[in-house]
Amino acid sequence: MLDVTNPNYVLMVEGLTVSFDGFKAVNDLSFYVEPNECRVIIGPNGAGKTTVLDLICGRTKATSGNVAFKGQDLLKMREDQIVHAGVGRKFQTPSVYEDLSVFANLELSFPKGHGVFGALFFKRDAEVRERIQEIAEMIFLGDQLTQKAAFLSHGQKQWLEIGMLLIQDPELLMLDEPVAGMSVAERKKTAELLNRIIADRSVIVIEHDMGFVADIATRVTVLHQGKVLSEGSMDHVQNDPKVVEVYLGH
Ligand SMILES: Nc1ncnc2c1ncn2[C@@H]1O[C@H](COP(=O)(O)OP(=O)(O)OP(=O)(O)O)[C@@H](O)[C@H]1O
Repeated sequence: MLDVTNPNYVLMVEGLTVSFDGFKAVNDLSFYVEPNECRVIIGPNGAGKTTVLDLICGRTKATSGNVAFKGQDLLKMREDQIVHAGVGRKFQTPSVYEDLSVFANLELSFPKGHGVFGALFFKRDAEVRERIQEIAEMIFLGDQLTQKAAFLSHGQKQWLEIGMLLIQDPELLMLDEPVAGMSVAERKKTAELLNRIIADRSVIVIEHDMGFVADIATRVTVLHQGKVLSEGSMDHVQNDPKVVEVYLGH
């Protein structure tokens, strides 16, 4: 039986399986994510990477298995409950409010109903503004708070969306190909951002750009046909003949 309260891990995935009309897109998958870890999931197209994130965030219902996050069984929870528990998920395409400013985008994402004393609006306003400024600086948009999101570059929109998740203070952040379509300079800055993010939380990233993976990964999990093909440091997986055969050699 899975010890869901094991403090060594933020997330424990065991025997996770999902079957679509008999086809097992994720097949008896197990992996464990530690606090302050950046786990990168790589693997060929169709390996099941996105499906794993869909299962963890409750978007897709698992056929069997266990997913424990901070003592809770995520497979028994709805998508909104999982977000509330502290799991943030970013999809591939940025979904910011184009007509709103950077500030307003971040403000809208600030969790509601945190304060017990609803009447203390002023105090809350100051707290929200401070947090927005802090996050904006972290995502390299500190001097663009009044800028309309529509005028940001693609990379800046991706950072803004990461900021919109960070402001909710998730303990686990999941990102699906965050640097797709970014310039080399933006990729470097995103790596810097992720390295700062894991000071306070854990991250799972799906990525194809191996240069970027090398810059961010604490550990790499290689998926193939819904199963773990190899796992370990970047060096370990890069030199694993099985990985070279099915993925890196292509
Ligand atoms: N809802 C679904 N119904 C049926 N099949 C699905 C569903 N979602 C995913 N699949 C199948 O599961 C397999 C894994 O898909 P998934 O998108 O997770 O792979 P991936 O590793 O993220 O690939 P890519 O790198 O191309 O994004 C694919 O064969 C896909 O067609």
